[in-house]
Parts: sequence; structure tokens; C-alpha cells
Amino acid sequence: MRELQSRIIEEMGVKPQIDPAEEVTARVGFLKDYLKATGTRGFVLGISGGIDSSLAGRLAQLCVEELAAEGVEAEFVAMRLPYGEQHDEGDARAAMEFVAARRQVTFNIKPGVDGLEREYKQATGTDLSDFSKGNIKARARMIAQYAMAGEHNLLVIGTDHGAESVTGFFTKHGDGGADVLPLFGLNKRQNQLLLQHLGAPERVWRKAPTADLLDILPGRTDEDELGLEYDEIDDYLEGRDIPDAVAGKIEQKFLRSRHKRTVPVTIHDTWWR
Ligand SMILES: Nc1ncnc2c1ncn2[C@@H]1O[C@H](COP(=O)(O)OP(=O)(O)OC[C@H]2O[C@@H]([n+]3cccc(C(=O)O)c3)[C@H](O)[C@@H]2O)[C@@H](O)[C@H]1O
Ligand SMILES: Nc1ncnc2c1ncn2[C@@H]1O[C@H](COP(=O)(O)OP(=O)(O)OP(=O)(O)O)[C@@H](O)[C@H]1O
Ligand SMILES: [Mg+2]
Repeated sequence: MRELQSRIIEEMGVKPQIDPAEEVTARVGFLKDYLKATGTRGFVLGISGGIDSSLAGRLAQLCVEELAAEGVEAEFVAMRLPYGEQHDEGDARAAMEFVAARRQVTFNIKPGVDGLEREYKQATGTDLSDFSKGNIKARARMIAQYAMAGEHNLLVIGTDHGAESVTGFFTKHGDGGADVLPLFGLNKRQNQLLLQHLGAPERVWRKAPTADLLDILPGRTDEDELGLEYDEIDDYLEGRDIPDAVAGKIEQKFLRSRHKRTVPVTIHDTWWR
């Protein structure tokens, strides 16, 4: 195996093989333990209709159900956070049904995002690019979830996991802004395996991953934007041999995105030199 590959695998904590039942128990247990240790009252998470939030949302719901059985009161708030009308509305509904959260909220981020876009134009005289606006959408979702968390003493769940973290494929302080990461250490196909184990409908676990942040290309797939397939990233993280060109591409993205996987750089840091 490549030397950098083994260092990256260690940092991402991905195992070459998993037992889905064990993983579910461990991850639900982690959420329960952390909630009890912090004295917080529950969790909040945006449900998009995609794989990651469907899994993290279901784990959170199972967590509060297990806590209730132990006599500990906790709530999980599942938030729909569309930008106007979501083009894959049916998938988002299917995901919400699978997650089955008792408390469901729909919060439209469009007025807030469009307001920021207008003010940007007014302040600078230039239009915001569709790409930057996409990152504002991700950050608006973070703000909406923290509003809910702040009001009700909840923790914001993040859906970051190995296959996303390794390439830095998330918006810094957007979907990257969260309190607990129950999926950390999994790659994409392992997320899908856990969803299947939990009885998710095929529509949910087979959904093509998309950041869905662009106005001009709704539902653009992650694989198209990354120029990599999740199967390649997953193989890399499981320690398999993959073509040098592919491994090199993953490693380049990993090295360029180091700043996203750490707290803000200070004069005392040396990792970037
Ligand atoms: N070396 C460095 N040291 C410290 N900070 C550095 C830096 N380079 C940039 N920065 C800062 O980071 C900013 C760029 O990072 P960021 O704002 O995140 O922006 P960026 O990484 O350019 O874009 C976010 C990417 O994540 C993808 N995404 C977002 C959300 C969800 C998903 C998904 O999978 O669903 C994917 C999205 O499609 C896009 O490709 C710069 O504007 C700058 O402020
Ligand atoms: N339309 C949306 N509504 C609610 N939350 C969203 C929406 N889009 C993104 N999010 C939040 O941002 C997170 C990051 O998006 P990301 O696309 O990586 O995950 P996903 O949509 O759950 O899964 P996938 O990667 O398979 O598309 C989501 O897990 C979810 O919590
Ligand atoms: Mg998505």
C-alpha cells in the first residue's frame, strides 16, 4: 500500500470490513453516551433525501427511542431545508418517512440565501457566482440547524464520513459545521450497507450522491464534480490497490483540504509548512 494511503486510512478511521449490526449499535451508543455526558436534550439534523442524512437521521431517531426506553427524555428534530422547491422532493419525503422522526420541521432557506445574494451585489457591485451561492446555501442550512439547537439545547449532527472528509468535499462551516459526527470512520458503500441493514428502501440507499448546491445544475452528482467515483475512494480507504493516477488525485485533494479538517490555523501551528 502507498505510504500516504496508510496514513490517510488511519486519519479517516475506515475499516476494510464492517459488521453493520455492530456499527449501528456502536454509533447509536456513541450518540446516547455523548448526550448523557453533556446534559443536552437531543439532536437536530437536516434531511436532504440523500444517503448520509438518511443514515445519520435514522441513527439519531433510534438513539432517542432507546433513551426513552431507559427513561431519559430526549428529542430528535429532523429538518427539511429546501432552497425553494426541491427538484428531488420525492426522495426527500421518502427519506423523512424512513427516518421517522417524531418532530419534523420544514425551513425554506431561499429567502435568507437570496437576501444575502442581493446584499452582496449591492455592497460590491458584482454578482455572486453560482458556486459561492451554493456554499451560502450550505451555510444557511448550518445556521438554521444551530438556531433550532440554540433554542432547545440540542446538538447539531454532521454527516461527514471518510469518503467525504478525505477529499474535503464539504462546505467549511456549512455542512462541515456540526457538533457530533456519528458517521465518521465509514466510507460511502459502508453507509449504504448500514442503511440496507436498517431496512431503508432502495430509493434511499441507492440515491446518487449530490451536494445539490447549484442553481444552474440541479442534482449535479458528486462523482461528476469530483472527477472520481465513490467506488474508487472507497477502495482507496479500504486499503486496496487502485491505479496510481486515481490514488494521486485523491491524495492531492486530501492535501489541499487539510485546512478544512482542523481548527483555524494559528501562529503555533506547523502542520501547513
Ligand atoms: N489553505 C487554506 N488555509 C485556510 N483556509 C483556507 C485555505 N484555502 C482556502 N481556505 C478557506 O476555505 C474557503 C474554501 O472552502 P469552502 O468555503 O468550503 O469552499 P470550497 O471548498 O471551494 O467549496 C466547497 C466544495 O464542497 C462541495 N460540497 C459542499 C457541501 C456539500 C457537499 C456534499 O458532498 O454534499 C459538497 C461543493 O460542491 C464544493 O466543491 C476559502 O474561501 C477560504 O476562506
Ligand atoms: N436539501 C437539503 N435539505 C436538508 N438538509 C440538507 C439539504 N442538502 C444538504 N443538507 C444537509 O447537508 C448535509 C451534507 O450534504 P450531503 O449531500 O453530503 O449529504 P446527503 O445529501 O445526506 O447524502 P449524499 O452525499 O448521498 O447526497 C446533509 O447530510 C444534510 O444534513
Ligand atoms: Mg446530498
